[in-house]
Amino acid sequence: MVKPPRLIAWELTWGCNLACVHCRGSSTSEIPEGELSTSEAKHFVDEIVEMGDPILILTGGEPLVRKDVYEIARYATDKGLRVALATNGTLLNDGVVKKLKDAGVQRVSISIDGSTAQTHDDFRGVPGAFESSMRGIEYLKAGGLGFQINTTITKRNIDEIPAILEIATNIGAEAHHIFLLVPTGRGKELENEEIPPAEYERVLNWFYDQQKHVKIQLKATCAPHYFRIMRQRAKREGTEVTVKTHGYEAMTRGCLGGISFCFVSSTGDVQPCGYLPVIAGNIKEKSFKEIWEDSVLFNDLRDYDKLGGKCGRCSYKNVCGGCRARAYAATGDYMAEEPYCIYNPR
Ligand code: HEM
Ligand SMILES: C[C@H]1O[C@@H](n2cnc3c(N)ncnc32)[C@H](O)[C@@H]1O
Ligand code: MET
Ligand code: SF4
Repeated sequence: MVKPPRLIAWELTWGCNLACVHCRGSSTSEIPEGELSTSEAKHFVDEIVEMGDPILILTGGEPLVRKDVYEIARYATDKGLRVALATNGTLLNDGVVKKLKDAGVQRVSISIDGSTAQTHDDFRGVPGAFESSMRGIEYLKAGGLGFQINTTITKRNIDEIPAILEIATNIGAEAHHIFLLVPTGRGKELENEEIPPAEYERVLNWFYDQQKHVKIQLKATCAPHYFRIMRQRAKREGTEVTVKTHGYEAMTRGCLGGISFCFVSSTGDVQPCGYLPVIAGNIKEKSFKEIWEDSVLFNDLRDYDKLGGKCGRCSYKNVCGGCRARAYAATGDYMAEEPYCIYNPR
């Protein structure tokens, strides 16, 4: 029996008011044809609920440019799903926050990619974005809606990560989630802005140390090797990774794409994640359940014995698995080895 997804990121619309240099969706202000209608969106929620009760992340593009975002969030909340919203934060105001709260949205993520307006705005392609996002956060706080900060790490902002974490802590974020640049969408043009593998190792070790004393929740997404590093560090410290010592992170694994997580595009394509442009099926053509359970793509990803190169030989493959999107971007084969890992399995 295939377990249902625990987390679904749903691109409500591809359209966006910003033009970030790294955007995996290459989003612009245009709205493409064929995005799910309100009733198709509700039907999708029904399909999700028939299978399980995952966390549903409403993302984009910029989900707040879609007028029925509240109606969809309300519908999913009423059906028992925990709904989160991923936004760039620039379109938040009193009224929007109130409507999100009324729709039952439980947490909002705001992307902050620099500790200064200059770095953030350069990243996000629009002057004033930093100020607008920070103002957005104030509206969330005033409205009593919990939020987390999402940061994508590249060579441009690597030195600012400690400062962004400090901002996140000072402004009252519940969590700071880091994403490591995946060279896909517009991010492909930033290829030599990915931090090199040795730098990944350094940042993830730093992250491990921070976990021990920062008060907010930290999570490294799109950095599956963190789950290896965590075990190597624990071993050196004479402990093991257990829920007691390492909390939630002990129960999960590196890449969850196709295993307990998936991404659904604005036109209904189901993908392992938003960074891996390979399609398992489209919900307008097939049931979500059938796509999730039967697609060759998802079944490949669930079979760690199919991993190629050094990921296939690695004793950490059950807890890491490498970034399938980065492997695909580098080779065209989503089961190939993760290109940004310095570990050499024996
Ligand atoms: C404990 C709960 C959570 C877990 C385990 C989790 C885990 C994940 C995972 C595995 C991914 C996919 C990354 C990949 O494909 O490798 C992801 C993506 C993401 N998460 Fe979380 N997440 C959690 C909570 C949240 C919350 C509460 C928010 C927002 C309020 C959020 C925002 C996002 C966003 C925006 C993405 C990227 C989706 C996209 O646009 O492609 N996450 N998360
Ligand atoms: C959901 C989060 O994903 C980030 N994001 C957008 N494009 C990419 C990419 N190519 N690589 C990594 N993260 C990305 C956004 O900046 C947001 O914070
Ligand atoms: N636009 C939102 C953000 O910047 C969510 C999706 S990003 C691909 O966080
Ligand atoms: S990363 Fe998010 S805010 Fe930036 S262009 Fe893409 S969808 Fe818009």
